[in-house]
Amino acid sequence: MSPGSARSGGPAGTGPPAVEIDGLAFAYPDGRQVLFGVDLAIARGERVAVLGPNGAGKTTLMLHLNGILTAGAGSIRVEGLPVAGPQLREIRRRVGLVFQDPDDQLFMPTVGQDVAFGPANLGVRGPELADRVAGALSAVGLAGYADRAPHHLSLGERRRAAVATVLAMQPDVLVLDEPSANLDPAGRRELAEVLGSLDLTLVMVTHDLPYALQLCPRSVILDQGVIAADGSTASLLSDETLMSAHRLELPFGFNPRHVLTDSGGVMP
Ligand SMILES: Nc1ncnc2c1ncn2[C@@H]1O[C@H](COP(=O)(O)OP(=O)(O)OP(=O)(O)O)[C@@H](O)[C@H]1O
Repeated sequence: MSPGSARSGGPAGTGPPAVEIDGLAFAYPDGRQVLFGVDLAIARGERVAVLGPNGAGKTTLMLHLNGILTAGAGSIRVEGLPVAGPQLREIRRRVGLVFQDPDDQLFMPTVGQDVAFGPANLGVRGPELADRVAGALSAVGLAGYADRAPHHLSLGERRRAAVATVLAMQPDVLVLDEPSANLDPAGRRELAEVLGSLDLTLVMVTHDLPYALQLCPRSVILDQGVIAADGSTASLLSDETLMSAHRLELPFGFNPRHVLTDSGGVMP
């Protein structure tokens, strides 16, 4: 199975949801309450953008999806497995997090060693490990980069390499924090092509509303630690009252009703 394909499969809507969050509340150790009862279900194969103003709690929510942060109240399940306790190792394989700064994920001398790091830690060796590395690099358009030093790559290439480190784990859910941040137009497009080609459940935290529209049919707006809206990305972005209530702004002249999606269709 290729690194970019959904492993436990099933079309959207069958079996348990890919992600099921019920009543999630969380406060940081300094006492700052950031999430106040988040409910969110994401079907297998869905692509969902998490939108919202600065400080809304988007990254905090994302860090709960593979147990980096632990729910203060409520629960999170990934494909029916609780994100807690003895399941955490399996959850961390199934849920791949891609951080905004690729240098958080690239720390080995070569790109190939970085991509091999996760599966090697799971005990994958030999030809299977080599296949995983080659498959993940190919899936992100970096075939032939295995021997390159990560710090010699462009930001766009490093971000795609960071995606490859996660794909090599054969995750079911890919979670990205601000994937298009600081990319030039070509880097942004190249990453969109990669993300659009993956057969995975995708959760993307972003302030880049056209990117959300291009890649994610569904969006949720998180504001002040609660889900304030949930619906089709085109309909949310077309609701001017909703947008201004949550400090969301489209680029000047951008019409969310007249955009081609990554699959080539016009948004409904
Ligand atoms: N380690 C921490 N300790 C205490 N408070 C924190 C910590 N990390 C984040 N916060 C606070 O939690 C709140 C939510 O932060 P978070 O990064 O989740 O928001 P966000 O929606 O991702 O914001 P942005 O769009 O600016 O990235 C902010 O007020 C932030 O200051």
